[in-house]
Amino acid sequence: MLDFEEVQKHNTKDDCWVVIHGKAYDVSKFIDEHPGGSAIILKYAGKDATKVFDPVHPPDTLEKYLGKEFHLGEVKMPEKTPKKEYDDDPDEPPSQEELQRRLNIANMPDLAQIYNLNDFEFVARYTMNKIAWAYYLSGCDDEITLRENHLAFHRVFFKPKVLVDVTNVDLRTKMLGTEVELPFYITATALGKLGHPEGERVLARSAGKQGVIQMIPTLASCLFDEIVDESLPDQTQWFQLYVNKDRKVCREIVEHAERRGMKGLFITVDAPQLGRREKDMRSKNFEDLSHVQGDDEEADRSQGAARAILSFIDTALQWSDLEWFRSITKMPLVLKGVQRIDDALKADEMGIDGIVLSNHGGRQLEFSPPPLELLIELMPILKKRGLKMEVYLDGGVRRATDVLKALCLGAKGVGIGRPFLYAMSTYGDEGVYKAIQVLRDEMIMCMRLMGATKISDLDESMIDVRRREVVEDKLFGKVYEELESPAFKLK
Ligand SMILES: Cc1cc2c(cc1C)[n+](S(=O)(=O)[O-])c1c(=O)[nH]c(=O)nc-1n2C[C@H](O)[C@H](O)[C@H](O)COP(=O)(O)O
Repeated sequence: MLDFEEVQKHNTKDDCWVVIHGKAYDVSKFIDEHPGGSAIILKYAGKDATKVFDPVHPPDTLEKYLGKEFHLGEVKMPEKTPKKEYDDDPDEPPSQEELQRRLNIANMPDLAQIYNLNDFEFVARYTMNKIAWAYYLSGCDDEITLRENHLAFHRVFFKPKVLVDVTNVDLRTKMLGTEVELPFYITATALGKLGHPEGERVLARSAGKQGVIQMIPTLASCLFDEIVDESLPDQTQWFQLYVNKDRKVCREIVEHAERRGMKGLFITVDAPQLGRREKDMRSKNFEDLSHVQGDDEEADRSQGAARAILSFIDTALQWSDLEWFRSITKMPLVLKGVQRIDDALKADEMGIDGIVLSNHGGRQLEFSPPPLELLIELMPILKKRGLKMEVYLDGGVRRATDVLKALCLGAKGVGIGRPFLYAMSTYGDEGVYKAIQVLRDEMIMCMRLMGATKISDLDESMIDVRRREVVEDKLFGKVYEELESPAFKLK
């Protein structure tokens, strides 16, 4: 067993050891290839790097990517001082802003004071660590699409029926052939451990308890199997795939997902390269983790956590590849990130099982169309042609009314991202459970007030899609984080 004092001696670029989970690793030869850049490793040379390693790397990363000869074995770590709430680095005392954040956490409202999904965002803004908040919230460029995703729902109104017996409301529906309790799902969002030490396992547990589908991301912080093992035996989960340039790796991932019981393969098609998420880029600590795709040395390396993890993505993915996916799996195939009518029609013609109208939550191409507006235009065309596939939507869904508008327009279900991340990051399992509960309760109330008792009652006769002047959205505006240069200042 190695002494920690021995590890501390190896703290230079040419002779660099780090400790992860009580084991030492010689990363001297790996340091220049690290997708997240060398600076972050150097910062922890000769030290215990577990706390920065965990949120951004699946647990098997070192097994997979660092040769056995560099695994140096167990380290006898110095006696841990009793676990303080915050294990501050003695050389780096917490900033005023961090102290304020800790005070906010101590004074957090309890869950009984959380009335809607936006409340989770409000609490998250003042209690999450800046890096996680920046990564989760970040839209691309000026975040026009991020805002328009949500505001698009404000331009659609209902035509509620009255004098309907609405005593019993049934929210159950089918998605990709599976019976579900609720017509919304927890969509794929990477790096769950940035917000909560158990990351995507929190989402799996809460989704299972409420019969909600979880879409497991390729870039989860937790191991795929850890997340699946956390779910209930009969729980429905889908898998989101970032297609790897290496088709052999891709095939192994897809076949393993199928073996573990995934009921849908969602191929993300809107991210051949990552959008420019400036909040994420500004979050200092990941500046050193930045690595732009490809090896363009001249490129701007301050690309935040996002770029640090996506250099494997296949930028050459195209329609002709879909046959190959059809040949390697029986799972329903869904294209996640369709943003044009003709692409949607092409997917339907090719017999793809479904599409998600999505712009990645406004994190990719600025001025991509709000998915709800696409849905309004697309569904009449698809219905006229004899719709075969299922159409989903995600982006900006924050209220039951948003869910119900999408369903009236013909969506099979909607994906929700950030609200569940904020609920997880602030209140853990109970938070996600409450977020689902809040949305469920809102849906029952809204269905009653619309004169609908089951999902199949929801059709285009119940909504008015004429464009309207959008009133200023006070609540959304209040929680919405204004971009301030260069550092965040909590108001
Ligand atoms: C908020 C968020 C979204 C991400 C996401 C991470 C975060 C923090 N990540 S990302 O790191 O690559 O950008 C993924 C991802 O892993 N794969 C994916 O298909 N979509 C990803 N998305 C997009 C997500 O699946 C939904 O399209 C989006 O979250 C829906 O918008 P709302 O957040 O407004 O509900």
